[in-house]
Amino acid sequence: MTHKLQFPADFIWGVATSAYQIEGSPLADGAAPSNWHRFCRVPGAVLNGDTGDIACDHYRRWADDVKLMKELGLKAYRFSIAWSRILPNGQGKPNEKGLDFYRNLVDALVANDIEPFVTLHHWDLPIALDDLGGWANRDAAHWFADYAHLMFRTLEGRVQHWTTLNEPWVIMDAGYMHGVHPPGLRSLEKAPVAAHNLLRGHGLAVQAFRADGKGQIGLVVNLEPKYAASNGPEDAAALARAHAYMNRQFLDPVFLGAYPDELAEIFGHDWPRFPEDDLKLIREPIDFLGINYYTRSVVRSDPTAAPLCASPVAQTGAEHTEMKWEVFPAGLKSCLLWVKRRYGDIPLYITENGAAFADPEPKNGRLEDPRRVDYFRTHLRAAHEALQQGANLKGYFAWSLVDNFEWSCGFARRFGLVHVDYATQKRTPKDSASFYRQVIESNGEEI
Ligand SMILES: OC[C@H]1NNC[C@@H](O)[C@@H]1O
Repeated sequence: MTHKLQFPADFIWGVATSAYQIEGSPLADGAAPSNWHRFCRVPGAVLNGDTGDIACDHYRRWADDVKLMKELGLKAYRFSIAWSRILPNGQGKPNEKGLDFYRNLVDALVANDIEPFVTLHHWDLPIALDDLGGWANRDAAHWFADYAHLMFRTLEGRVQHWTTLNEPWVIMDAGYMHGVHPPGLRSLEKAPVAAHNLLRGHGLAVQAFRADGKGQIGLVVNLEPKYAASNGPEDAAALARAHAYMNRQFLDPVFLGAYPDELAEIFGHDWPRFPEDDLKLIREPIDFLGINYYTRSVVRSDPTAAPLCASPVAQTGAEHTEMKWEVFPAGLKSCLLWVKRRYGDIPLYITENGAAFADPEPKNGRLEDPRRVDYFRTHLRAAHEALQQGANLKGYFAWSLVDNFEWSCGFARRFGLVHVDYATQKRTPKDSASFYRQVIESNGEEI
């Protein structure tokens, strides 16, 4: 049953991808290896030993993929730039062929009336910078700002929507706390420092943008609303810690100029004293916030799970995706309204929302994925409810255009609106692509 939902006339409908997950050709035309190119080669780091060496071969098939986006009726395309194509050493002399790739991609998008939304950094750091300590090195903020400034100048006038970082929490938590992403560290000392330098880099890039960029700039965070397993005080305290660590750690400094108090409790003597000037820089005003939403978590107090001492409680009986994430559309609405309540009326985009399900193989050019259609339907309805309750929501980007490299899960998890046969690189739009095209054509009426 479809609902007649009215989205604002200027609502932006798009899809999202990221460079390392779709491009392939990681060393082509002067590009240098990234941290992910190297990390994939660590035995056991990625399921089935998958790498981004080919991925969706987008680096070579980009023109056809833009045609595919046009056929899907997309109005916007969120993608990231591979820093190691632009500055093979991470700093210094630009690689013109790397710049040309993104100039050509952006020109093709604009020629097809598809608005480019550019993410400057979606986790793939040049290994030269990783070898200098990566985000744990205080200089990383300046390396990033110089790279950002170069991209602002290169694409000036062609790109109106920029975001500095994608999900800095994942870079910190997976790369520096749990060692399951590069640089593969488990360091209570380095994790908060990396998080802080990511935010400093964000602030410096925003300053560089204000100096000579045109358009709008924002930040993309992943938010996961936390629910207490019980009404007891221990679980309430666990929820506060988990919420501060995942959802407030980056937004409080950016919008309120201070870290949550819970972080000092979580990191203990490893929690650094940051210079006041840093927090002033981090609070450089932005034009919009991107929110990536997938699921919620229910948490309980767990003294054995240091340093957070909060553990998730499985929601058996609820529907889950192949990522073992609970399908919980109400969490999207609560995220959007929480941001407005806590941080004010900043314009918001849902910059990622989608699901991996065990899709069947395409048959006669068609692939039925009813669970993904239903996931989008329920989450778009939740987004609309948030809009009706005052969320300043400007757009929605489905994750993802195509099946792609899902980091440590490799190619075993498929999020695409479009199926990719990795042996032939054949693209097959799934039923969810047809559903999304109808949503876009009707501006949300056909949900
Ligand atoms: O796990 C699905 C997505 N989540 N946000 C970041 C993306 O790179 C992931 O593929």
